[in-house]
Amino acid sequence: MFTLVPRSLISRSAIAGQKGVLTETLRVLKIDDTQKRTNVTGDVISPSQVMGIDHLRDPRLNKGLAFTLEERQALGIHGLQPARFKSQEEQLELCRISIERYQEDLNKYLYLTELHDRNEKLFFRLLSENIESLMPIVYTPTVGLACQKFGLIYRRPRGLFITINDIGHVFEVLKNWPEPNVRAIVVTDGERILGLGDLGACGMGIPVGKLALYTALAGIKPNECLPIVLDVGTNNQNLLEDPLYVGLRQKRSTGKLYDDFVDEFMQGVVKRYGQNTLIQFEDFGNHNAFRFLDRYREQYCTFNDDIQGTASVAVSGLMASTRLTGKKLADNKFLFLGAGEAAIGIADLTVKALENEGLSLQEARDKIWMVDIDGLLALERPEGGLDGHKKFYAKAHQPIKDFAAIVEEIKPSVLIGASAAAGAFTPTVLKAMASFNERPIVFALSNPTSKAECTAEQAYANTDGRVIFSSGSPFGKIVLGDRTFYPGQGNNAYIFPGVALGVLLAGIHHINEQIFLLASETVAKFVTDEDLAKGSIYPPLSAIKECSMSIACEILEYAYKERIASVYPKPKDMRKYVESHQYNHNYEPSLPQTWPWPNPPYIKTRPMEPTKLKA
Ligand SMILES: NC(=O)C1=CN([C@@H]2O[C@H](COP(=O)(O)OP(=O)(O)OC[C@H]3O[C@@H](n4cnc5c(N)ncnc54)[C@H](OP(=O)(O)O)[C@@H]3O)[C@@H](O)[C@H]2O)C=CC1
Ligand SMILES: CC(=O)C(=O)O
Ligand SMILES: [Mg+2]
Repeated sequence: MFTLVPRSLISRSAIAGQKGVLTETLRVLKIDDTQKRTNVTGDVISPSQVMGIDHLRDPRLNKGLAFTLEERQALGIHGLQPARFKSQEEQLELCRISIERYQEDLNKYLYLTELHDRNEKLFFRLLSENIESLMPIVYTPTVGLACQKFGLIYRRPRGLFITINDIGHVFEVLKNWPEPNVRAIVVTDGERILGLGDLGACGMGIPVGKLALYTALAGIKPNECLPIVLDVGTNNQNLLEDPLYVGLRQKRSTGKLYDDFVDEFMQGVVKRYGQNTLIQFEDFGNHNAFRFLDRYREQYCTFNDDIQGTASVAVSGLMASTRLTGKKLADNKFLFLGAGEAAIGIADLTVKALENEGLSLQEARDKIWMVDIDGLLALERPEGGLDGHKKFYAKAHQPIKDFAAIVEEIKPSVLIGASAAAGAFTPTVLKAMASFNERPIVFALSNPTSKAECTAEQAYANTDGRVIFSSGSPFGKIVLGDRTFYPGQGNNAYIFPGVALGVLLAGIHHINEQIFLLASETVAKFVTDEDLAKGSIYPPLSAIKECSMSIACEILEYAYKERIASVYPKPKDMRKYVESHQYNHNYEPSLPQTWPWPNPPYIKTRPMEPTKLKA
């Protein structure tokens, strides 16, 4: 049942630096002929105790050179790696040096993907401890480029691809996912990837990136997260003709077939993982996003991040901005460029926030003006197209198409872009905002950076630095004369990880709007006077993990108060309860705690002094 490893195999060099004393021949675990894994006394051990080279190849188990000599011996990986022992901190330093060596962000993305595939704990610790520098790589803007180049850079599978051809067998495909305890799914059909349009199956980068943030920002365990693409084809002609395209090479399925497929997917998830599985809809086309939210929100544990998560982060920014303007939210006039998922979501939640300030529903809606591709949402406009929630914001006003003219006419105090119309906030528009507002509020929320309605530099330069600005993708610091500004990132990443954590831990079945308003208030409270003075209406990215924790705790308190929690008994200390369920990205011992080796252990080891690496 076990193999005796001769002393000769344990060379001096192998233990150099570890200065252990070998007192006896080592015994290592082996897989026996029946493939059952056994320990030295012949007991069958957990299948997770993967042995030999497979242990190194499993990213969830692999610790690279951080395996101790005892672990290397016991796991049958002794000799499969160089002799050197490294701490996780030393490995992190090497990762940082390696990343800095890459000039192009896409190469940094590929390095991180490879690390994720190789050593999960190291990847998540690196990401979680370097949010400011690495979030723009695993998330917007670089993830957009990674999706555009998906066919070229695709190496190893990550996530589940369910195609329209699997209809009738979606559950069987879900069963192929190797993890039994999935709690959260991020799903896209790739039709509206950031502001880049229809990228079909190449959209997988988005669920992968969002779920990386679930773990890095909220500590949701990676094995509990499942990224999914519903591949129903693509209407992107370039992709259909691209020999590198990896998805179904056909036009998008629509109508009943498409709806039946998504229905079957939702049912399949519940059958496989239970009804409390959180399903986050991401980057669906506008015409499907609202429909599915309406259809599923009372049936499943689900939310649409582009509608609700974005709303929450934008309203949070509006709340924080009141501290700079000295106005109430209700003192503002809001103008949106875009009347889609993000814009309508923000408008609807702003209405709720205004109602909380005492306005009636109609009074609140009257304060919000919107512009879509056909111009101002005006009741009498010849193009019509005022369907869905657009009709609530359409005004009895003459139709106007020219955006700068609309801004001049409406004179908003808040201008929010969620249109993917790059550069639409021209210097003329920004100067106009500065002419009728002491502190104009301008959010250019479209992603990735190339789609932003204006850059941070343009916003500050055209408003004498008086603008209260935020953007969907990050901009660096802006220097204007002797002043320096650090604009915040108005991105739903401040919201969805914490919401998911709170919802999962409370066992909330249906996610109501109040939860997103609660998240807005929580993030706004995190903004310090120092942040505001620096020009940011969001907390720094370095505080985003703490934000996620607070959002989760607030949601838990709310869920028990409103009797929508389903996990009992109610935890006494919410924070401790949350912490006890979070992922630990630090290495842990690789040998079972109830190790049946004689005491004292065969190898005595001493921790090595960390070695300083040179770049
Ligand atoms: N910062 C963040 O956290 C988030 C940012 N976003 C970003 O917001 C952008 C929009 O996303 P989403 O709302 O989901 O997309 P949608 O397709 O749902 O909406 C886009 C809206 O913009 C309008 N529009 C498009 N082009 C123009 C134009 N030239 N002039 C005026 N209006 C225009 C469309 O008009 P019509 O209705 O007539 O088609 C539509 O109302 C994307 O870039 C996305 O990345 C999205 C979610 C989160
Ligand atoms: C951030 C995000 O969800 C989007 O741009 O779609
Ligand atoms: Mg999105």
